[in-house]
Amino acid sequence: MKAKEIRNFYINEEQSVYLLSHRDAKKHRQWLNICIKQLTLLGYKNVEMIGSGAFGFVFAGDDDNGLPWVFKFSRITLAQSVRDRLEDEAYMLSQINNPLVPTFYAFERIKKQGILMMARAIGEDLEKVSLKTGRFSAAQIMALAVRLRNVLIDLRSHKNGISPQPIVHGDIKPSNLVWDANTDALSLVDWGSSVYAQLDSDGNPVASNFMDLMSGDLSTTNARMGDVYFIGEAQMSGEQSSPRFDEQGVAATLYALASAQSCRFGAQAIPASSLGLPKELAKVIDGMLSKSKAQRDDAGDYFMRNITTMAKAYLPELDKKQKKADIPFWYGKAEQPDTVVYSSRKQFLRQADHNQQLLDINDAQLDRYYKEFLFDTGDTEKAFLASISRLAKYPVVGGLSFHWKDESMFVESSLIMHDESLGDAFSDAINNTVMLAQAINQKGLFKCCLFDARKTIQLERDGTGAFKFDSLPELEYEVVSMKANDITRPHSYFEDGKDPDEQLQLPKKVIKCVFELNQIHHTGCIIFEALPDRMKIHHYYRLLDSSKEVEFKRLLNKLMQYAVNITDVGVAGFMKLPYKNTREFSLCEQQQEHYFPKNPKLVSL
Ligand SMILES: Nc1ncnc2c1ncn2[C@@H]1O[C@H](COP(=O)(O)OP(=O)(O)OP(=O)(O)O)[C@@H](O)[C@H]1O
Repeated sequence: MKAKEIRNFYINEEQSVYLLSHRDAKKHRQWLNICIKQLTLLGYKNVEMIGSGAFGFVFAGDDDNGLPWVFKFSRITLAQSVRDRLEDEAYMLSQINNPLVPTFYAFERIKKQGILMMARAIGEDLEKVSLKTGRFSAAQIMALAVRLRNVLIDLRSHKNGISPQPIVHGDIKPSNLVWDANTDALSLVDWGSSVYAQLDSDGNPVASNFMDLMSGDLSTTNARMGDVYFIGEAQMSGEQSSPRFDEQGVAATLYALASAQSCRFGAQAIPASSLGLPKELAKVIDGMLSKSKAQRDDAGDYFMRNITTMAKAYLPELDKKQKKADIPFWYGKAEQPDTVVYSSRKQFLRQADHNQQLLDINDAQLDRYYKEFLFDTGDTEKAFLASISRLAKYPVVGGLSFHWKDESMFVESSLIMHDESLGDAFSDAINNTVMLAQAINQKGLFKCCLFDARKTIQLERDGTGAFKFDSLPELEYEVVSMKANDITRPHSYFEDGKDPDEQLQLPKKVIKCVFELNQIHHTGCIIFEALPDRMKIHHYYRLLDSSKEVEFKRLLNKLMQYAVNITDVGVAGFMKLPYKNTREFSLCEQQQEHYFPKNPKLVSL
């Protein structure tokens, strides 16, 4: 089927749709619907949006012959130079002929909107699988390692006529690997960072790059930025492109999936050698993730040469005990939340940004890096923050506070999960957060609130700055009755003084209300995000003493009455956790070694 003409439609910036203003949310939904309608008008059936990334939106639909197609659109909000890269992506994809890579169909440009069309890889991406299942088993990691190594061999041996012309994918990571559980088929998608390698894996110039050789221009890089959570140091610092980039992506992917994290940065605190993998495989992954280039390259060479032999090891699935989370959580019955996390990370990351010269704000990935991390921090701190973001990918509400002191780290928490089937995977996510926190060696405090974006109250301001509403919106709450002896346990009140991130001056009456609420046994959080044109009030409340419901409701109502008098702009919030008896953890720089048992028949995990 020939690619049919597509007319003028594009996609705006995506955010958690529940946090957009009513108008923007409507516009966003309209864009998505227009795209679906247009693709349907063109004759594609069962059109749906299947993914989105930093650069684009991805739709799927079936053609006349029932073959599944994918349509990738670049984000309209990105600079034109960045959006033009979709065409380069189309070109690189068209160069590859590998069973693990979706076939290229067409590239169309309508006005400024490029659309890349290709075969659909059936299945679910491995980041989503990892969020559902938690840590991958040793056998799964080994099997994936062999397949990825074979793709790397194929990319390295790409030729232009008879000249070697190795290709770099440049963005290998779990969310770019689509896996079909029914057929076990695996696909490597997203060729947006792909280039012809300038150097071979030994660091010698690739002969077919004759233009570079002739012009003597051997210093500039053609490398594209991949995902900063997964790429290696050489790619991050803009070195010339080489097949080593993809070795790094593969190592980071295997590590992230084996440990149930969403980045590579945890490897110092939670090394691959602590994850129950076969010793040889664990050592090779840790070597590839090492800070020393020589060690990385040696381990990479060893991986490429020996993984198929390593994969002959007998790796049965071991009997899993039910996982236990290091921080307790409870299951809630209410409707599944659309979780968003707010944290005090700016305060937490107080170091200077030494690498500003690397930042090219035109690049969407770096933009994200800059926005999310703000400062150049240590790897473990980055991994810790990424682990907090991972918690928010689960349907969970609640709060966490981490307090680092001389000898130990203290955690106060209140976490309510809304999907029991994700319990084990969520336990892995929590335990990673704790292990990473144990490895952080700086005194201080970190807090975060997880709330349901669907419940966020939004109030628009009129021309004078006053908020518009017909009737005063109500703060919702749940009532959970606790046992009488639980109620008498003391509980902590989390009002941590002036936070430098909280620039919003709350009216005194609002603060007084929060203090009065504190007399009633409950957990919850409330965050006021006052913008020039509107205010968002994020919140969740759980009343734990049902006998006080009338008073509780009255105070929440009063709180809203005073909140609508907020004139200032900025963010401020309160979080309340249930008990004073916090969990204490010793500090631990690195988790101890733990390998797959030599005699698996005798052991269960
Ligand atoms: N050919 C395909 N078949 C099936 N799913 C695909 C295909 N291409 C992309 N996807 C899905 O869409 C998601 C986003 O696509 P892609 O990674 O290409 O976009 P991106 O904007 O470049 O993302 P990133 O932020 O990861 O760079 C992928 O994670 C994957 O789940």
